[in-house]
Amino acid sequence: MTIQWFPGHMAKARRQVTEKLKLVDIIFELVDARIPYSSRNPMIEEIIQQKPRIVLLNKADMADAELTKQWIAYFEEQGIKALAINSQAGQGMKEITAAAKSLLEEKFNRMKAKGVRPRAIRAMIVGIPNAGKSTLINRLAKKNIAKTGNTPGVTKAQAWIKVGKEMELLDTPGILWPKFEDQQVGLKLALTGAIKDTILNLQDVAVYALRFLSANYPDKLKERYGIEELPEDIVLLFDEIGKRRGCLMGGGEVDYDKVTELVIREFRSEKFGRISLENPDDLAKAIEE
Ligand SMILES: Nc1nc2c(ncn2[C@@H]2O[C@H](COP(=O)(O)OP(=O)(O)OP(=O)(O)O)[C@@H](O)[C@H]2O)c(=O)[nH]1
Repeated sequence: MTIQWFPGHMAKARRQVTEKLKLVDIIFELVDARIPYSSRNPMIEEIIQQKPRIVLLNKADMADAELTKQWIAYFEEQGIKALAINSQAGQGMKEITAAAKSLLEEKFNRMKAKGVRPRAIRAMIVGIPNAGKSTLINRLAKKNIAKTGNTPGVTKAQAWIKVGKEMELLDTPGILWPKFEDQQVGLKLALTGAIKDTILNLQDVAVYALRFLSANYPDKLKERYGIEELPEDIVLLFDEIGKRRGCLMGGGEVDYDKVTELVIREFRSEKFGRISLENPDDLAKAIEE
């Protein structure tokens, strides 16, 4: 899905999430494990207020496992429960319900003490486009999509999906906008496929990818393109890759557009292996600056 985020659309998205907040006990904030900072909505705290929340680091299968651990520790230091999941393969699904139960235990015990009849936990998924919301909903739903009709107090019927006996999930996720005021964030969103390819200059995205890989995962880059010594000059690196991969124009010169397309496609299809573009230490440094 592609959304042009104009102020009116942001306000509408925010309103939709805010309205549904009243219906749920807990929020599952879905982020991309490769970019846990850049794939979060900039106003998430303000929007969900004090609602209990679990951060789900999705696409963990594509991310660097060591960095994902560091991100989980980072969130937990802030008192936010975080889990690494792979919605596509259905990994980490049981942990979601278990974590939600544990987070809401006190609330549900209080309700029980007041004589409120026990009920399933109600949850909603929120996240930026392409975070994997639909994939996660389908995974959790299995065959249990249950339309329960009207929920008292709301005019519009809300469909709930049963997740085992203990949880119900709103069938429509909250779609929130990403942070796009920052150029670096935009490049990371583009490289991971979260924003449409026409929004940014693709050559900038490929330059970003190659600089990042040279600095952080040089061996993977060398191995992929059979380059022994990575040139510091980015144009020379484009040239090397172009020659080795036959990304050439009629006259035999390197076709930079083809190299651009190749690098982005190979990054997105995990040809460099599991790569994370952010780590919590960089984030701390960026905030200090
Ligand atoms: N490798 C991997 N891919 C995933 C995972 N979860 C989702 N995807 C893929 O990511 C892409 C986006 O997933 P969606 O479920 O459509 O994302 P969404 O958040 O619903 O997207 P919008 O409808 O744009 O808001 C799809 O190609 C999914 O197959 C995951 O855990 N691992």
